Amino acid sequence: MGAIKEVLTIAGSDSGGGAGIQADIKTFQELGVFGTSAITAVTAQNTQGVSGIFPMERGTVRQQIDAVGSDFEIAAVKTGMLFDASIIEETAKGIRRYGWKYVIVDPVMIAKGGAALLQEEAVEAMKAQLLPLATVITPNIPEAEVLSGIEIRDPETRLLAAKRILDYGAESVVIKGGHGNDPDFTEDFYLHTGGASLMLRSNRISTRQTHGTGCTFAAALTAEMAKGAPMNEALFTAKQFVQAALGHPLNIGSGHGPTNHAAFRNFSGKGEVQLV
Ligand SMILES: Nc1ncnc2c1ncn2[C@@H]1O[C@H](COP(=O)(O)OP(=O)(O)OP(=O)(O)O)[C@@H](O)[C@H]1O
Ligand SMILES: Cc1ncc(CO)c(N)n1
Repeated sequence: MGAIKEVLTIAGSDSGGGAGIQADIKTFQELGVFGTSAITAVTAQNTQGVSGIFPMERGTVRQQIDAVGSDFEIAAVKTGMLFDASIIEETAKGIRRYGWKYVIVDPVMIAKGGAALLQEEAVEAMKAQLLPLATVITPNIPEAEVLSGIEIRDPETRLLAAKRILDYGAESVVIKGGHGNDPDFTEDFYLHTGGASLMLRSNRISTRQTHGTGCTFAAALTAEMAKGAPMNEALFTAKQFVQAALGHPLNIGSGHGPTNHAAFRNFSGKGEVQLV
């Protein structure tokens, strides 16, 4: 067995443990990579919502990135909640400083209960400074609409939105389908600048315990890319990881509970996700 791959997440802390840094580290551990972190903001949060947001100073973010970057061989870096333009700038500078190969940008904007995890005026900074560095961006449907300025109603508008997002300079994008309107299926649509596309389709699992699915998906993708999986396989594993995590709920908390990050180890439902 080769040396364990080291990965970094630059994201917010979720005290409730289902999303953010906590989801990332749990997912990294499950998929056999070594997780490090740079915390951008502390949130007071549980399954019912966000009750407080405490952003870090930009220098605190920079120092964490430098502490990790100067000592670890980071095979892939993931970004999550970045909150404001100054943290986006530090994150982009850090990624450029260390020249990390795989950059997975989850453009987190709004929590399930409606709390803003990214300030509105920071969207332009994200487009200009971070998206050009991304190997893959993983917006959900509302985030893809904000980034592209296109309302996603059907496969045609989804394709247009994906193309528009790629115009900001990322290598590829996956528009996640959790917020889609099909009651039976979810579809995550992947598009590469070279024109190649993929669809990850699964049964829609009927559950309220969906807190942190987006972070978990992007973290699993990060882990698989760090291990050297080709993009289509990394996407497939990430989708299966989330399908398992949603399909084996833990029943924690009284609101939108966390997914089960440990379910994938025993997952045998390979046929539950189709790669089209
Ligand atoms: N009910 C569901 N059944 C099956 N898969 C789902 C369901 N909801 C979301 N997913 C999957 O979870 C992943 C995350 O998708 P989603 O669009 O919900 O992201 P998100 O809104 O960023 O998540 P969150 O804000 O909860 O972290 C995708 O792979 C999507 O297909
Ligand atoms: C800290 C944090 N990051 C991301 C999300 C999005 O799920 C969240 N709810 N909280």
